[in-house]
Amino acid sequence: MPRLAPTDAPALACRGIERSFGGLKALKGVDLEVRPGEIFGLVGPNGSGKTTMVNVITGFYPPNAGRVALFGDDITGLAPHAITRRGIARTFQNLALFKGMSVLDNILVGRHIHMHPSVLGTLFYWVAAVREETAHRTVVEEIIEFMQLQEIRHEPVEVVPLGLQKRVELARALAAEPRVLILDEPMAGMNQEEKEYIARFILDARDERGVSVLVIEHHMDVVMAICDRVLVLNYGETIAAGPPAEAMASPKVIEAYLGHSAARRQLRAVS
Ligand SMILES: Nc1ncnc2c1ncn2[C@@H]1O[C@H](COP(=O)(O)OP(=O)(O)OP(=O)(O)O)[C@@H](O)[C@H]1O
Repeated sequence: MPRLAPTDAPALACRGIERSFGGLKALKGVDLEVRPGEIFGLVGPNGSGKTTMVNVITGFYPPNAGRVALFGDDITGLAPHAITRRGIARTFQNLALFKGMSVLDNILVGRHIHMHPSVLGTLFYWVAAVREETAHRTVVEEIIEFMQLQEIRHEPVEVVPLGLQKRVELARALAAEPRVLILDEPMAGMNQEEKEYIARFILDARDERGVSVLVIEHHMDVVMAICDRVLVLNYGETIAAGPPAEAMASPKVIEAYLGHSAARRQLRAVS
């Protein structure tokens, strides 16, 4: 893979991303740049292309045009597992946890990219295998503590309330020890207290674990509170970018949200 930028590279750089579904142009040449250590918000009305952008970055949908680079390395078109190995972890709009497994085991799944299983290795070097397993569990225990999930660590994940399941999914993403964390509506369906918890964990993940964060979020109060910069999409195009208060006050953004009553309420609540 060619290097797009040898030095001072952004954590994530997307240039001219286009993606269509049949005749529908979901992304029409979108540029997006997340700086190292930044919390970057991707916002816009329903159907504006936010999740499609994340799916392009994480390899779920190859773009029809444009390039994606991670700390200067071109990752365009790589498979999702290869992109995860390069250092991007994500959560999903609709929870993607493994029912029937405990909270702890779900988080342990996040370690799989760092595991090196081999039958022969386990047979002949079982001491090393045990040591590796212990190291993974140590990381997971540390994340359980960081995310304050100790009390539910042995619960089957499906019996845990939705707000905590979202927290487990974030913990699993952190267990991969990513360089870039992508969160698709991490606060959907949460009450105010749960939202505040998640906002705190996102800030702490950036400050204490050094991850750069790209977050899709409809709750504008949260976007204003935690994002350093935002990019606003509408019908697959960028209509504003910059510091949240500035971008969300732009006439184009207000106009775009006018047809979306729920989003309009959100905007009014923070203005
Ligand atoms: N797999 C797909 N097949 C066909 N059309 C799709 C597909 N994925 C997304 N789209 C369309 O692309 C457009 C952008 O969708 P996308 O889910 O990216 O928007 P969004 O901004 O994430 O919306 P929301 O806030 O509602 O999640 C929409 O018109 C959507 O219907």
